[in-house]
Amino acid sequence: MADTTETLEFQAETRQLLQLVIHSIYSNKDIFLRELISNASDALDKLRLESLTHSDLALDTSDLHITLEVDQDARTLTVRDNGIGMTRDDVVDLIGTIAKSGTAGLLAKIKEAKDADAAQSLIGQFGVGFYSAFMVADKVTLHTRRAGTDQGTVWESDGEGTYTIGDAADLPIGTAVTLHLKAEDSEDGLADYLAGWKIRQIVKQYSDFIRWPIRMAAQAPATAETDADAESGAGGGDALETLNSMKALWARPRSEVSEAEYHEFYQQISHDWQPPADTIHMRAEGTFEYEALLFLPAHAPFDLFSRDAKRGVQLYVKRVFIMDDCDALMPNYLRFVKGVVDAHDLSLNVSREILQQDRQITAVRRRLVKKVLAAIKDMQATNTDAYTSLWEQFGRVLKEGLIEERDNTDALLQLVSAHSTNDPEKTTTLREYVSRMKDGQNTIYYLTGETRALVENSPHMEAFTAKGYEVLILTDPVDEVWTDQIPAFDGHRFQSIAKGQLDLDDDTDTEDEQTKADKAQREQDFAGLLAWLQTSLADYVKQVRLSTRLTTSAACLVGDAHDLTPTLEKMYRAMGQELPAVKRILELNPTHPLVTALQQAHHKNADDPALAETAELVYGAALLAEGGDLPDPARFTRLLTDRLTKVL
Ligand SMILES: Nc1ncnc2c1ncn2[C@@H]1O[C@H](COP(=O)(O)OP(=O)(O)OP(=O)(O)O)[C@@H](O)[C@H]1O
Repeated sequence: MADTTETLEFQAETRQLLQLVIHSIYSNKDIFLRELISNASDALDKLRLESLTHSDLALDTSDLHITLEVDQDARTLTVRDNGIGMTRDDVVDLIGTIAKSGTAGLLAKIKEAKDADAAQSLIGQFGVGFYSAFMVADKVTLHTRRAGTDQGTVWESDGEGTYTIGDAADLPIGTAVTLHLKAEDSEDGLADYLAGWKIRQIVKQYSDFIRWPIRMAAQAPATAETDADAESGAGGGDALETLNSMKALWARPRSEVSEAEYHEFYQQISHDWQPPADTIHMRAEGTFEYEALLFLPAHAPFDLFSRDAKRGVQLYVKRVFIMDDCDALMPNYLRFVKGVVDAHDLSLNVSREILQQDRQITAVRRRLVKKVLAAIKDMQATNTDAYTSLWEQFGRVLKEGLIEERDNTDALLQLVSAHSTNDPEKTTTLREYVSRMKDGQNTIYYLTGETRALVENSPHMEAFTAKGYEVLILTDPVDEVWTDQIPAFDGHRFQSIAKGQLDLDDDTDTEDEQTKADKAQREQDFAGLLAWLQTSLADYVKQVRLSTRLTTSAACLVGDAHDLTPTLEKMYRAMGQELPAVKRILELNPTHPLVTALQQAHHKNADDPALAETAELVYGAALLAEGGDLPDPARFTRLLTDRLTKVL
């Protein structure tokens, strides 16, 4: 028989990731066992699911389990399962390559990470799974046979650049991962992973709730202060003990689950290094029974905004794992929520498409969303710091909910936290904003823009600052969109201060006859200039008018109530959408010396060519002041330089 063994190279990213894992990313090396057990458990889930959905395959699922085998002489620890196994191609694809999107970006971020903790948390999110074996082993051998096939495969590597892969005869179905352990080294965090007590301790700590029995020979070395049951070994004749309690955490009453157990479970499913910000554990009884255990992470994963970011909720049916990333259970704007939903009355054959149309699943989703939003609201009321930090991490995503659906608009608006002119540091909720509104103010004023500094210094702010009106400063791209779609909060209209005619309420009410007459006179005085400017700047603006929002600047640009904002226009263009140019409105400050001088110059000689250049400069300055891009920066600079030269 021909030798089927070949030596292959790890994919470049895999190699880099391996190096990071081996060299000090994980300070806690014990977790390698959790990762291998978790893979074994997934493999058992998959086999059970396949046996239920393909009964014709006659797969043996009578005693699905994981065994841990220690060989003191050879210094090996083997994690064996009788699960689904892998074909040779699977091994090359799954173990030799990282098919996950975003790997390159993640590696770059890890390299930039300031300290080991930051790097660890990044890599933790990614989940290095199998590779963590190389933290404790200088060689790893994997034997595997896919259920339903006759051919076994053996894979071996020292975690450096290459691995060997070959065929292996007479393997049982399932996978055995054998670690050739490095020597114990407490300084390097390497425990004696041949010691039975250590193995038991790790299993209890990290993998107690794994649904399948994790067995080890009862005579494994060292004393066993374990409450695990000893039982008779299935095939080998050795007494085996089961190390884990196997209780699905979500199926246990809340009062019986400790905080630490919740955290372990969370780590297991999320690969998040830090404990979750909140845990939601619920059970629904009645016509459609289910249990849900959901977690709100404390910090955002690296791929939160990547196009193919996954939703974090897994679906089980009566303890049988069905799918990861169950989009029917969580809307996109709650994609950061991690957890498990175990529904009792679904078919195991259920597909994503069926779930999307299932009325009961829709009802479950509605309930879960309400629960999550209520939990965040609760956090807002009881633990401001936790809420503030959660909002910092996920506020941008939660605000997508204001666009995605209408069912929870009010609940989401209650959660919105935004910067405002009220406080340079602290953010405000809309409720707090409303509580500070001036007498007679009925409108929530806001301004969107790219940064706080740009928004704060924008000319649009002037009258608001002068008159003491608070303005929300909205700088997330998503703010441009939801503010366009949501008309009001609690009866108070949202109004962009860069859009529409401004009518600062208190002014109009108290205006006396004299003021009204002055205004009318001013309109008349400026009518000629405004009409001329409108023609002269017709390529850039759709209207020129006098402003009530300016106190110190000469001019600013505003939009009509339903116009796209410049940022939104830019966003659409960046996404490749063809848009007609959105012309804006130029507003002039009639009390500014430049504007009054312009009016007089126009009155004297409307044909002076310098006048048109000044008009262009005024427009350009207004555009720059709000952080906009000049249509022709070179021309603007030339006009400005000429003008400066003349006055020097
Ligand atoms: N014991 C096993 N039996 C069958 N397949 C396995 C086993 N261990 C690993 N695999 C396969 O190899 C893949 C890669 O494993 P790895 O632990 O690196 O990542 P993962 O488990 O997919 O991701 P994560 O660790 O982030 O959950 C798994 O998805 C699985 O398909």
